[in-house]
Amino acid sequence: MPKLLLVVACALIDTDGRILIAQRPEGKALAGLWEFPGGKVEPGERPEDSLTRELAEELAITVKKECLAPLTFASYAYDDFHLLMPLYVCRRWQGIVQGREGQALKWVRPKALREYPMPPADEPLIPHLIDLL
Ligand SMILES: Nc1nc2c([nH]c(=O)n2[C@@H]2O[C@H](COP(=O)(O)OP(=O)(O)OP(=O)(O)O)[C@@H](O)[C@H]2O)c(=O)[nH]1
Repeated sequence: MPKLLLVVACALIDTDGRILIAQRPEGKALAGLWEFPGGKVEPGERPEDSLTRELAEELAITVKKECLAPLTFASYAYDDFHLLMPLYVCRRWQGIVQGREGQALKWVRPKALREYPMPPADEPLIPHLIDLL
C-alpha cells in the first residue's frame, strides 16, 4: 500500500458564484495544472488549521474556521502515493485574494471548470461544485 497523503483544499466562492482556481507553478509536480488552493497537512496540525495557514501563505487572506464548510473529498491513487483530499467551501474571508507565490489565479463558473486542465484527482469534484452552485 503506497503512502497515504492528506492534503486539504478549498473552493473559495465569490458573490457571483465563481470558484477560485490556481495554476501550479513551473518546477512543481503537475506544473501548469489548475487546482484548488490548499496543501499538505503537516504532522501535529489539524486539517482546518493547515487550510487556513495555506490560504494565508498562498493567497494573503484570513479565513475563520467557522467559515469552512466540508463539501466532499477526493481519493486518488497517484503512482507514488494515495491522495486523500477533503474539499471545503468558503464564501467569507478577510483581505483581498492575491497570488503570493507567483501562481496565476482565475475565478471560474463551476460549469467552466472543465475547460481548465486539473489534476486527475480533482475531476470527480467538479459535479459536486456544479450541484452546489
Ligand atoms: N492544493 C492542491 N493539491 C492538489 C490538488 N489536487 C491534487 O491532486 N493535489 C495534489 O496534492 C499535493 C498537494 O501538495 P502541495 O501543493 O502542498 O505540495 P507541493 O507539491 O506544492 O509541495 P511542497 O509544498 O512540498 O512544495 C500535490 O501532490 C498535488 O498534486 C488540488 O486541487 N489542490
